[in-house]
Amino acid sequence: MQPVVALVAAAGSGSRLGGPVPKALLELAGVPLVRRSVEQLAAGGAQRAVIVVAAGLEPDFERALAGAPIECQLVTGGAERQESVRRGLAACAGPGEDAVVLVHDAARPLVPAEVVAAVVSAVRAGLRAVVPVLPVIDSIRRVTGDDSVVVDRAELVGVQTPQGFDLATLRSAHEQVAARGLAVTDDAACCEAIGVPVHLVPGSRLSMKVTEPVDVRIAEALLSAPALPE
Ligand SMILES: Nc1ccn([C@@H]2O[C@H](COP(=O)(O)OP(=O)(O)OP(=O)(O)O)[C@@H](O)[C@H]2O)c(=O)n1
Ligand SMILES: C[C@](O)(CO)[C@H](O)COP(=O)(O)O
Repeated sequence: MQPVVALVAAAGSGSRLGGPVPKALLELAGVPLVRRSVEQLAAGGAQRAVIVVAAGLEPDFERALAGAPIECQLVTGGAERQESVRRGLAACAGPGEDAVVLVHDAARPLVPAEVVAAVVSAVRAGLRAVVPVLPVIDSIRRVTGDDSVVVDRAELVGVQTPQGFDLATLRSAHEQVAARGLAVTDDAACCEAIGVPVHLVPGSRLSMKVTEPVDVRIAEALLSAPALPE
């Protein structure tokens, strides 16, 4: 069976959130976002993790991850998420080594283990790029200057993490996309750019990305609430 390595993107500053600590180190009920993310990934099947962090913050991340359920290796990130992931991939496995890689935002600390496990199963079943998604629940309009038109939301989904890949495929995709100077906001888009089909699986509202101050309140409320019925 293919081993599973998690690549946790944690090198962002969290400028939209603001506050005194880098977002991945922000504590929710006393546990940093990055630590919660690693615990959920481990519960869903990840066997080790590569954590991409901003230069100089290694001691803070080592403290945050001490005693984590799986081995965590720190790697220095880049200015954009895309570059952070590309650097992290270099640490995921040796050339030719077969593995499933789960690329996850540290900023999605409440991802259910079931979603992680579903992504892993789909990659192990032979799908090379697997993405958890959610239907869009608001009406959507496209804005051009002072005008706007409605967009059919039935055609749209919101994209979450962890996104799962065959490791060799994702490495190749990131290298080719970087060489072509393309900018992408997620790793599935890298695969799509080189012609690899992207397979969608159901995501979860619990995998919300902590982005703005209100998201911290929502995540804290979710943590202290009784588990939702299935
Ligand atoms: N150079 C970067 C930028 C982002 N990330 C990571 O990518 C994830 C998703 O990004 P986002 O939520 O946008 O985080 P930030 O870039 O930190 O937020 P902001 O855009 O508000 O500054 C986060 O876990 C973040 O740490 C990263 O590893 N390297
Ligand atoms: C990867 C991602 O979480 C998918 O929704 C997202 O693209 C990252 O967030 P950002 O705000 O674009 O950095």
